[in-house]
Amino acid sequence: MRATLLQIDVDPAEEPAARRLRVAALVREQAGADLVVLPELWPVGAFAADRFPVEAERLEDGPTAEAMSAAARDAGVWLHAGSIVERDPEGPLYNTSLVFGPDGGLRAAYRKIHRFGFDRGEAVVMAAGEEVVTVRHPEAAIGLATCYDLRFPELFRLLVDAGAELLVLPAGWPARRLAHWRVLVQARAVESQAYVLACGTAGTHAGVAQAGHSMIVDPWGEVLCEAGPDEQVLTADLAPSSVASTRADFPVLRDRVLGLDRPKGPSRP
Ligand SMILES: NC(=O)CCC(=O)C(=O)O
Repeated sequence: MRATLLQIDVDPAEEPAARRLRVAALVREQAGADLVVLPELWPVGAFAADRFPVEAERLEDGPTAEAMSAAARDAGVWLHAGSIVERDPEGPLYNTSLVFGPDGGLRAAYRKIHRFGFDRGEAVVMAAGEEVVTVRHPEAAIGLATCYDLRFPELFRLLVDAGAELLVLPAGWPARRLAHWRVLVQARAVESQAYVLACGTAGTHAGVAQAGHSMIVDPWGEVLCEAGPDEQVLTADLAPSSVASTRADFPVLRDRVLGLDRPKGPSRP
């Protein structure tokens, strides 16, 4: 299974509409890949929170959804189109990832559960998703998570329990915390015994330099490939059957103890 990550430069000098055209052309060049992945909020920039309300778009027929659906169909690829600022008809905004099949049909949408920013930015402008989402690709079951979700292993446990073999994580991760990114991406692969495809952005927007360093990590925790800081196309060949064989040969997940009670308080010496 050939997977390709498109680490996009999110330069504020490039308008979202122009970037959409450029990215759609890049997706069309990936014909032959089994899965193509884009980063988080690449049309607007993950830290450009002041732009979120104006760049918000509808899930089914917004400009990014329409452009990515057409690009997936033209290339004949499964496309994880990264995420958009979704404007829900009820009003709230969500950070929503979209997955298209090779016919251009929308196969899954995942609203980011953990919003970044503490009391600022995405954390106040966006609403939180509530649903854990997996999608069936012909080669493997895919679990969806987005950027800051990476810091919450309990979500990845739920994805593994739902059958995920590939964990796909679009991101807009800052260069300042590159060390966290590399460790956490590998940790999620090791503890889940699953592939992790983590696709970040390049460049600087809203004053935040992006890390790049998109990575594909295998179920043993080996880094199959890693990008540099700039815009880059990153490809690796995956063997989805190695998820089952890793879990069978080194059956850590079988040893989980479920239902542990929370500690009542600090233990006394
Ligand atoms: N867009 C994000 O979710 C950023 C997450 C981040 O910067 C961090 O976890 O650190």
